[in-house]
Amino acid sequence: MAKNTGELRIHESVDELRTDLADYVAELSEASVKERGVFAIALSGGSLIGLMGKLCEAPYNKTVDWSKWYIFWADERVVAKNHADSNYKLAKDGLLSKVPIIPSHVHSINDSVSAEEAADDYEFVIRQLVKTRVVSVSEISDCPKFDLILLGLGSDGHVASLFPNHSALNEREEWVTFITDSPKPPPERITFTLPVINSASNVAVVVTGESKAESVHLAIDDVGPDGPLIPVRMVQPAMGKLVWFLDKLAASKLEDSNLNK
Ligand SMILES: O=C(O)[C@H](O)[C@@H](O)[C@H](O)[C@H](O)COP(=O)(O)O
Repeated sequence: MAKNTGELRIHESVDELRTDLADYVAELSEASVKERGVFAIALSGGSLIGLMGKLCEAPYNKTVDWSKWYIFWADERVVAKNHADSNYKLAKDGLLSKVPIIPSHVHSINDSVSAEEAADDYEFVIRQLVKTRVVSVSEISDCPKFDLILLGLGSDGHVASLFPNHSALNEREEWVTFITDSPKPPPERITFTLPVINSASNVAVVVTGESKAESVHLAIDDVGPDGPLIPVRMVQPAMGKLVWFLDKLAASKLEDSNLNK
């Protein structure tokens, strides 16, 4: 099956990428609110939140209908919400506290239980929100269909908390699973599974820096049948659109055939 490499948006600078990302998210938000009255977006951690910063500025802070946003996490560390390692804290400090999101629309994990219980609890919450259609349902499975899932990319090719050669990559029934041995600290995390990521209406992978160039190459270029199947290469939205936001450094190892698409 031909690999869906998605749309590549390669930018000369990180600042140019940040503007394009803000435009993209704002446009998807407007379309989703117009179509179904809400915008269900799932965030990752890491540098992504800083790269979304322009959404807190004019014109986006005024033009986006923030009251219709419902916030989720594609992965989260199982730490207290006020812990420096919390993706909730990262997003709250960097975005959610700067725009008029409705607090009850922010769905973070239960941080006072085990990783396994947090994953089960988070899946239960999402199932409830699928029932009320805050989150849509995939046309080809019973998976939740988020309007947008934003992913970062590790230098090892991980997305969310789906790491290379980890059994979590093979989970096809659960929507949210947990790991207790993350190679990237902290060790305990919950994460969307691939079926949920691949059911989204839109998936964006946002990557900057030379350290990610090899992963970007292995994700997008034709690496042959024996090439390493890094987790991000398994992000293949079944019905949704995949978009890559790359700065020139992250795109620096892409083959010309993909650079000139
Ligand atoms: O919780 C996490 O650790 C993230 O969700 C993780 O998947 C992150 O997006 C990548 O590790 C890239 O992080 P950087 O962009 O900061 O390198």
